[in-house]
Amino acid sequence: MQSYKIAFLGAGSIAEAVIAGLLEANLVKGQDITVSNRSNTDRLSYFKSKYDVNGTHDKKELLRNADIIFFAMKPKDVVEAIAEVKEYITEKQFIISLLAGVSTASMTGLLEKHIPIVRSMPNTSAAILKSATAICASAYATEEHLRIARQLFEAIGSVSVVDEEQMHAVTALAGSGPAYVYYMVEAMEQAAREAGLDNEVAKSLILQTLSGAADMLLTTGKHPAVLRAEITSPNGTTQAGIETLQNNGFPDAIIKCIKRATERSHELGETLQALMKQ
Ligand SMILES: NC(=O)C1=CN([C@@H]2O[C@H](COP(=O)(O)OP(=O)(O)OC[C@H]3O[C@@H](n4cnc5c(N)ncnc54)[C@H](OP(=O)(O)O)[C@@H]3O)[C@@H](O)[C@H]2O)C=CC1
Ligand SMILES: O=C(O)[C@@H]1CCC=N1
Repeated sequence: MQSYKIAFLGAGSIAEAVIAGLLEANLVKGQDITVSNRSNTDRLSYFKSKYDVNGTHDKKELLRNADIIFFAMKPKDVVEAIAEVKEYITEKQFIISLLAGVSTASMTGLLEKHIPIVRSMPNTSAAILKSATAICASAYATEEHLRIARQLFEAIGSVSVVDEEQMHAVTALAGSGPAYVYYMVEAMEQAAREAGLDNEVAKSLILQTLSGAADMLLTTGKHPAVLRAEITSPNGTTQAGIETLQNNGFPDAIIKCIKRATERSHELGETLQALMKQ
C-alpha cells in the first residue's frame, strides 16, 4: 500500500484498536500516524510510549500534512471538533468517520465543504486484526477513497460495503456486538463460580468453547440451528439449558437488544441534526 500520513481526531478506545491493528498488520508506520484528542495529555503520552505514534494538541499541525483524517470522537463532540478543525481540512484530504449514528450529510453540513468522507463502523477486535467493519461512501467520496478505506480496514479484519442507511443496524450488530458477547461471558463466569469451578479452569473452558463455536460456524458453513441440534441430545443437558434460555426470553432479548441499539444509532444522528439547527 502507498504510504499515507494519517491523523486521528480522538484517542479513545476505537482509535487505539484501529491504530494497534494497523501497526500490527504492518500497513502503516508509527511515524506516519499522529493522534490528537480534546485535552488528555497523558493519553497522548501513552500512545507515544506504547505505539510510537506522534501526539499533538496543535490541530493545524496535525492536519497540515495528513492525507487521511480519522474522526474518532463521541457523536456529541463532533460539532465542536469540526468547528475547531474545518479551516485546516481541504478537498485533497479525506475523512474516515468512525462515529456511530452520524450521517456523512451531517458531517458535510458541519464542514461546509465537499470533503470526501468514508463512514465506517469497525469494532474493537481491530486491535487483533479481527474487526468486522462496514463502510459506505459519502456523496463526495470516489471509488478510490472507498478502495483506500477498504484496504486499511481489510488489514485489520473483514470489510462489508453497505448503503449508508444500513450503518445503524451494522453498528448495533457488529460495532456494539463484541460487548454483548463479553456480557454473556461475564454471566457464564458467574455461573461457573456459583458451581464452584476454579476461575482459571472456567475461563479456559469458556474461551475455548466460544472460539471453537465461532470456528465451527466459519469452517463448516452449517446453519447455527443445525450445529445446535448436533449438541442437543433428547432430554439431555443441552435441551434443559436451551429450554431455560427460551423460558427466560433469550432469543427475544437478543433481538430486542439489537433493535434498541439500532434505534439508538438513529437517535444519535437525530440529536446531532437537532443541535445543528440551533
Ligand atoms: N468504542 C467502540 O467499540 C467503538 C466506537 N465507535 C465510535 O467511535 C467514536 C469514539 O468512541 P470511543 O473511542 O469509544 O470514545 P472514547 O470516549 O474512548 O474517546 C473519545 C475521544 O474523543 C476525543 N475528543 C473529544 N472531543 C474532541 C475534539 N473536539 N477534538 C478531538 N478529539 C476529541 C476525546 O479526547 P479527551 O479524552 O481529551 O476528551 C477522546 O480521546 C464514537 O463516535 C463511537 O460511536 C465506533 C466503533 C466502535
Ligand atoms: O456504544 C457506542 O455507541 C459505540 C458505537 C459502537 C460501539 N460503541
